[in-house]
Amino acid sequence: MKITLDNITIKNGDFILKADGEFERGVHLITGKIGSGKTSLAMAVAGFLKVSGGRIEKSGTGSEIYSMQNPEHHVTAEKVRKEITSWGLNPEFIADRYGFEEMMDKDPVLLSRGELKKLELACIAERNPDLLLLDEPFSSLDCVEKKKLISNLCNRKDKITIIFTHEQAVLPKADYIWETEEGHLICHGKTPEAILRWKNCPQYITEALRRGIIPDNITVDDVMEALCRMQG
Ligand SMILES: Nc1ncnc2c1ncn2[C@@H]1O[C@H](COP(=O)(O)OP(=O)(O)OP(=O)(O)O)[C@@H](O)[C@H]1O
Repeated sequence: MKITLDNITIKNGDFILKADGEFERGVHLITGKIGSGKTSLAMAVAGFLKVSGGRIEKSGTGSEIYSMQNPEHHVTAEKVRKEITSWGLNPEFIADRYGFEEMMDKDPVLLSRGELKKLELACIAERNPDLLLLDEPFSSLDCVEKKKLISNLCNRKDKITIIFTHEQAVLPKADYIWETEEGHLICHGKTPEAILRWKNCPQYITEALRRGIIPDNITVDDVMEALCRMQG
């Protein structure tokens, strides 16, 4: 299973992003400043934005889901129950498993953004596609829900997950780190070595590296563990 970006050029208005590289099985974190092209790239990989140069090849991915930044863009039904059905899932099962019993007869667009994101992510977790593109999945979630999402992603090691985000506080364990910068997608490679090349990393990583601590991965817990190892 593999996604290949073969020297692609993406144009979104006046904005241009060039990308070249391969996404293998595992969790890929694509970080970058606001407006650096994360959503444009996600849309291109999902096939929602035509590339104006190069090509995108997908091999071995039988199923894929593109989770858009704004959860309301996914809504297709007037009741939560029907919305879950539209994902090809059993509403009662999802309600029971994820605690949506109280909202089953509500209009999805009247849910809070966080509730709606939680609903969408629950449906995605159940569908468990071969290729999962998550554009800013952490936005509108509280810390508890962010951690649940991260824990779900750990079970996708045999699939491809690409997370496009500027989240700097609660991050998942990543197998690969990428960055969008100055119109280019840059691959920093596999963790932990990639951490040393990661420019737009969170403050806690910068601080750890400054103290000579190299974590095994990118979460706060990884940094704490590396600190304990160093002190012990
Ligand atoms: N529909 C559009 N028409 C014209 N320009 C666009 C369009 N969508 C995006 N852009 C431009 O493309 C650039 C990249 O935007 P994009 O949304 O891909 O960045 P991003 O890194 O995802 O930003 P954010 O972190 O805010 O979501 C921006 O300069 C933006 O103004």
